[in-house]
Formats: sequence, C-alpha cells, structure tokens
Amino acid sequence: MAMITLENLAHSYHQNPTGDADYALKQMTHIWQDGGAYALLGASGCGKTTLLNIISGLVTPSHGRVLFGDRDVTRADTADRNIAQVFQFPVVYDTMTVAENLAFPLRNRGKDAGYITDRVQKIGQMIGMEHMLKRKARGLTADAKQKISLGRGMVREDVNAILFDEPLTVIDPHMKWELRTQLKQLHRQFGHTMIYVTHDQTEALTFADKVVVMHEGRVVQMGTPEELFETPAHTFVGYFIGSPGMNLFPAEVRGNQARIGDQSLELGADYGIPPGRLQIGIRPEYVRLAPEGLALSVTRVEDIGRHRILRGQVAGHPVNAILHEGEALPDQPKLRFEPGRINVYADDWRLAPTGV
Ligand SMILES: Nc1ncnc2c1ncn2[C@@H]1O[C@H](COP(=O)(O)OP(=O)(O)OP(=O)(O)O)[C@@H](O)[C@H]1O
Repeated sequence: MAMITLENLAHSYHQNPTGDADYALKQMTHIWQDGGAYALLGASGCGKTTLLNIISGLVTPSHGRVLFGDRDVTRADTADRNIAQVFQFPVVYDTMTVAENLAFPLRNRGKDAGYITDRVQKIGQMIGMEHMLKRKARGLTADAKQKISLGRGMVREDVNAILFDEPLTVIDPHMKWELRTQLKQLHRQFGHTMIYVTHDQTEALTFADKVVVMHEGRVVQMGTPEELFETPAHTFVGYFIGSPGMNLFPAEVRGNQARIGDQSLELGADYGIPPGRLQIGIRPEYVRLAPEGLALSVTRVEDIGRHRILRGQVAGHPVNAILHEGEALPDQPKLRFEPGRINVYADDWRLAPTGV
C-alpha cells in the first residue's frame, strides 16, 4: 500500500494547449493518504476518469509527477504500479469459471494453491457468488459478471491501491447498496488505499472517508462528508451535494450583516468588508419558518416521503426549505436562516470569517 502524491499535476489532451480551457485537468497538488477510502465525485466531463487514468498509468500527464510512496511512477506502466482496477463494465474471461476468474490475478503472481482457494472462497462470499464458483462465466448476466470484476479487483491483498471507475453502474439497486457496504467493510479489514470514481453523491458519501469533489478540471474540495455538507469550499460543492442543494443568493456583506435585495439578515461571524462577487449559502435543512425574518413568496410544497420541501423565492431568488414534521405553513410565512450555518462566498470560494 502507498501514499499517492500528485505533484503539480496537469493534463491536456491537446498537442499545443494555449489556455486553461484546453486542460482537462488544471494544475493540482494533492496527497492521498495510505489506506484512505476516497471517492472522486463530480459531474460528467469534469476530469474524474482522466485523473484516475493518470494514477493508474493509462494516461501520462502533460505536467507534473505522480508518486507512490517515494517512488516516481509518472512514466511507469500500469503493470508496474501494482494496482488493481475495476471498470464500469465487466471484464471477465467467458471460458473460465467464476473461481478461475477470481483466482486469475493470484495465479499470475504465483501464489500457492491453498492460499488461492481460501481467498477465492472468501471473495466469492463477499460478492454473493459462493454457490456459483464452479460455473463458467459465459451466459451470466452483466450484473453477475460485474460482481466477478469487483471480486477480482479485491482479491489481491498486496496492491498499492484499488481503483474503481463507476463500478456499480450495471448493478441492480439493492445489490449496489450491499456491495458498497461490503467494499467499506473490506476497506476497514484490509486497509487498502481505495479510489472510487462516481457521479452519484450517495455512492460517494456512503463509501468514502474523504470525498474529492471535482469541477471543471479542478479539485474544489477534499473533505469528509460532514465538511462537504457544513462548509462547502466552493458554491459547486454546495449545490452538487445535498438534495436539494445549498441555497445561494447574491449578497452584500459587511461585518456580520448581509443584505439580499432590500432585506437584511445576520451572519454567524464577522467577515469584514470582503472583495469580489459575493454570495451567501445556506442549506435547506437550516432554513426555518419564523414569525419574523425574510419575506417569502411560496411557490409550492412538495412531499417527498421522508419530509416536505418548501419551494419559494426570497428577494426574487429561489429558495428551498426542509419543513419539520407536521410543521404548518402560516398565511404570511417568513424565513430565518440559522446564522451559524450560513457560508459566505467570494467569486464562488468560501470565505473564512475574519479573525478565524
Ligand atoms: N482521450 C481523450 N481525448 C480528448 N479529450 C478527452 C479524452 N478523454 C477525455 N477527454 C476530455 O477531457 C475532459 C474530461 O473528461 P473525463 O472523461 O476525464 O471526465 P469524467 O469526469 O470522467 O466524465 P465522465 O463521468 O463522463 O466519464 C472532457 O472534456 C472530455 O471530453
């Protein structure tokens, strides 16, 4: 296992890139801790696969270095990096049995037969296929074949890292949850460094200790699920994470006061007089109905089973609030934003309060 360092890494698929827009990955420096469970999360086209392929050696970056521990692997072949990979679609050998498919990486490395049998049995159980180990892979469903790919990705105990690229796309929803839970257990048990690419926030937040959020070729935040929820570092993280995402309003900010249109509200801390294009962000969970507060025009209330979402407008900007169970909507509802839960953004990046 190894710590993975990305040092001044950048990548362009163009021969002669002329500006930022030509880079699929903008310059970044990051350390991925040995034994961490990371999810790489972002919308389609933000550069997740490019970054994963640079770590695995399928793509050589146009700038910077990749280190596994102290070793510079920037130009090393995939085979030379001692990693396991699981792709979006199954890669299995149809003429082999399920057991032979699972055993393949171990046989390749000359492990002894007893160890291989034990390990295949264990992984077979983990993916729920212990009763099918002797069956040929030909004719199995895509779902079952992908479980074999997942199992094969995890069969070796001595890899530097296991890389997963949207591995549950073809798996049925119930099994998805089960496999994700098992992946996490396996991570706890063996402590492999795992990097899991997904565009699904639920998958990312349930799997990872640290979620790495990418946007337009940049890592905009690397944080725990709680940090992404409470203190999104970038407005993109605010509205990408959460359902519905964070409410954002253009605002003026002075000290611990903000103005949205002609309405004032209190912030939880002092921000001085910040420069830049300012916005305040508040999660729907922290927007409350109150006797006094921001004037609200209600558009509708949606019942989504677990709770109700009030959708409306404040000063001409959309706002969502999660209503408490049984909470009634008054005739002239007003809103209060919990001051300590408000984040302030300048040019889309979160500001730390002054003196913090
Ligand atoms: N081989 C390639 N040649 C040229 N451009 C590429 C190549 N692969 C990716 N790109 C471009 O690089 C950018 C990042 O793509 P990448 O596949 O890394 O994103 P992603 O976040 O993994 O997206 P998705 O979830 O759709 O796979 C996109 O603009 C994409 O069009």
